[in-house]
Amino acid sequence: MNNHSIQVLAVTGGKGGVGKTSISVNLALALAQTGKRVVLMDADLGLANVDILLDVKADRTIADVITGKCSLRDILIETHGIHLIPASSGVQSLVAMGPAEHAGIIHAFSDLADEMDVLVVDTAAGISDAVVSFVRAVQEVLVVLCDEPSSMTDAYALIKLLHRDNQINDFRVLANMTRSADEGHKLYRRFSTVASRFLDVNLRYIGDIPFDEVVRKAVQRQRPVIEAYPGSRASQAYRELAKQVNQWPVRTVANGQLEFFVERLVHGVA
Ligand SMILES: Nc1ncnc2c1ncn2[C@@H]1O[C@H](COP(=O)(O)OP(=O)(O)OP(=O)(O)O)[C@@H](O)[C@H]1O
Repeated sequence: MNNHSIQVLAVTGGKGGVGKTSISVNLALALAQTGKRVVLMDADLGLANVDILLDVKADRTIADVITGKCSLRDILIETHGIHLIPASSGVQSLVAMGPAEHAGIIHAFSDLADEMDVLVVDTAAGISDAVVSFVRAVQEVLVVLCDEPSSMTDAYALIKLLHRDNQINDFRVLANMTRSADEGHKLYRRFSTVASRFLDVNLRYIGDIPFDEVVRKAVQRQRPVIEAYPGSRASQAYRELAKQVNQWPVRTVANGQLEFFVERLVHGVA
């Protein structure tokens, strides 16, 4: 078995509309451009689903894996240089599934381990069981903030719950839709001042994605920003983020909870 280590990260934020899907898609593509084999799991059923942003059609989804109709590999869609696991919707959605099904999905990923280097999980808005199940199972939690009071309060509530009930203490914070790098720093300072006063968590600021009209334009064209507007400020920021992700150490020991690719962590990775 090729027992290499795999980086697993979730893009989350509590509130809808802060840019989780845009960041997940463009980060996944930017990582692929650096030579990584990337799987993007769409666990978000918000307005702009990954399949809409990438203009792909999914016949089968995770719900079919759970009911045993097919394997995770069967539902993978190869698109734009990455592999996508499309979201299921309606009564079959991840939100409607319980923790046992979520655990089944997390275990199912082990079959794909030899073919991937990075797993990016785009989580849904809110604090559902599905968000908690998946965020608990990743190595790196990216919390997306934007300069709106409800983004700050929802991100705080999410971190509080993950910390208090799920013993997750480390979070990386990304500011989205900033008007300047300075605005991103200030936003983070405001957030971390409150969070560190009340919660014993480690927050790390990883930078900002500027507000850029091309992000919306790309959605309309159903093309990823990084492909349609590679020279834009937003694309540069997504690529910078990918560079950072590539430098983060990948944990090689299990943390005792249910995790993606836990077998490799228990048995040791190269
Ligand atoms: N950096 C940016 N500059 C300009 N617009 C942006 C930026 N990031 C995201 N947007 C826009 O904000 C809107 C929300 O983005 P997106 O759908 O990625 O958020 P989300 O957090 O995934 O939302 P939901 O959870 O509801 O799916 C979209 O119209 C998107 O085009």
